[in-house]
Amino acid sequence: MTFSNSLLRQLAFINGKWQAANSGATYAINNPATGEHIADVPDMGATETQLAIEAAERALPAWRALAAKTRSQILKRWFDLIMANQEDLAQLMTAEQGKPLAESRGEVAYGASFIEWFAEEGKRAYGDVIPGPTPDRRLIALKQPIGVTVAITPWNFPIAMITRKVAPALAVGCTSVVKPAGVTPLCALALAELGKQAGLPDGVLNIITSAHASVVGEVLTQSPIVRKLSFTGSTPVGKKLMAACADTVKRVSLELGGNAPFIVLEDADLDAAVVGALASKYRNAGQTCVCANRFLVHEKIYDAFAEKLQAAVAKLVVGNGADEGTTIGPLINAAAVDKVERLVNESIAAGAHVAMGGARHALGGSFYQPTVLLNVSNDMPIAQQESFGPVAPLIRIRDADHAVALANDTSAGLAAYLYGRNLQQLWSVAERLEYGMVGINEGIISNEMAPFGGVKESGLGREGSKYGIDEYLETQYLCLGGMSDR
Ligand SMILES: NC(=O)C1=CN([C@@H]2O[C@H](COP(=O)(O)OP(=O)(O)OC[C@H]3O[C@@H](n4cnc5c(N)ncnc54)[C@H](OP(=O)(O)O)[C@@H]3O)[C@@H](O)[C@H]2O)C=CC1
Ligand SMILES: O=C(O)CCCC(=O)O
Repeated sequence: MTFSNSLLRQLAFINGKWQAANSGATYAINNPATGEHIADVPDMGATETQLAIEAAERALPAWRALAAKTRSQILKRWFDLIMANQEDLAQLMTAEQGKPLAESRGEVAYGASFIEWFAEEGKRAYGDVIPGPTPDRRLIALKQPIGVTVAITPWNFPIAMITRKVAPALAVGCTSVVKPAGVTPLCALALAELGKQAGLPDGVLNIITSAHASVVGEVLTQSPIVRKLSFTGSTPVGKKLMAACADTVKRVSLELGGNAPFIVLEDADLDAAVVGALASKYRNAGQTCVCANRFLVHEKIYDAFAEKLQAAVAKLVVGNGADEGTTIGPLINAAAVDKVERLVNESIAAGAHVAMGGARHALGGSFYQPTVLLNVSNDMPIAQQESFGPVAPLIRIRDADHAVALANDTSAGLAAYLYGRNLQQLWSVAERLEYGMVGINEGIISNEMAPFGGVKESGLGREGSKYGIDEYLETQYLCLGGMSDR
């Protein structure tokens, strides 16, 4: 193993201590660009998961009793340490996940921003004093931390998906157990190291590493100690976890799959739309749940948009994310390439035309060519399923109503994008889109200030923003009587 990094940790983190699996078992973490073996981490199971939950439970009373400002100061130190280590974290992320270094640096800052944001918001978990029904009573709505929380996170954003869940939890006085994706635990462990340096007390943040997600997941979802689960990942797994949480009636937040339409209306600024399309579609090689999944382009500007998009896509550089100049890294693994290949081939068989790419990349491994498909219809597999790959399928639309009908013809409802110039039309189309988030003349919509989340089968709850903190708070009602002698 030749990989080295100041933040490389190869043990899990429970109750403030670095821990091996009870059995001593480990599993390998490999670089998806090179196949290089970069680390081994503990393959933990039910017993260690239970220990992590109990550590979070023990840490809860003291942590929630701290002044919000004290928790905020610790979180601010954590934020500062993450930013001070931005480069090492980015190197670690590119090594385990594959995204280009520039994107990894961006994700470190994006991930850290949730800690900074919620360090502030945690101080503002205001309740209410409510006018009572009679003069002798005072009605008070208190905001209380929900308790022990769990975050199950995906591999596509190894830092930001953790901080977006953990930061609001910790800020309001909850404690947390995190199960990062099996293939990207190293960033999670690095975050824990920096959290420890920042002064997070033992047990407030725990990281379980495991190659047996369903075993860990069962303990996390069945535990009566855990009061809240927040999950980002695939829709089928999200549904399973939601069902599993029913037994103990946990609060659940879900960020699941999308099928984002990218609508280009007749009057759109095509150059701006191409810039937005590139950012939205090809970020992280197409592996985000908010990536444009299908382009709904007005028939009058379809050819012009397609031409401009192809010219821009031709400039993308596929390669190892660690190499200078790479703009598209590998997909996460062989199964991801198989899925993209299948969706593209089935769509070609159904009549789609390959304008660019359309196949695996000559680099081999899990690299796939940036692809543009023309003459696509909304019923083709590439438009019906989330591709999670660098493929832009272009569908012709007749008008805005047609675009809305096609856009809403899916069980998903996470992000949508809309390009045009007529503000009244943009507003009216946006309101008719059954999506939790709509980018209007904008291809990148995520930031810590905005409420991120979906409708329909794309999920429940919102992350980031002033709304994200509510997911970790219970409203407790106090009714104070006996006030009549005033
Ligand atoms: N909405 C989004 O942001 C994401 C969507 N996806 C979609 O899902 C597809 C498959 O990706 P994949 O990584 O398999 O997504 P999963 O939903 O399987 O993984 C997300 C997280 O859930 C964990 N997990 C999986 N099964 C269970 C279980 N039974 N109990 C508890 N935790 C579990 C995973 O662990 P482990 O990694 O160890 O299996 C990981 O930490 C992608 O191609 C994409 O379409 C994927 C990632 C993110
Ligand atoms: O793909 C995801 O899992 C959501 C993260 C994307 C973002 O925050 O923009």
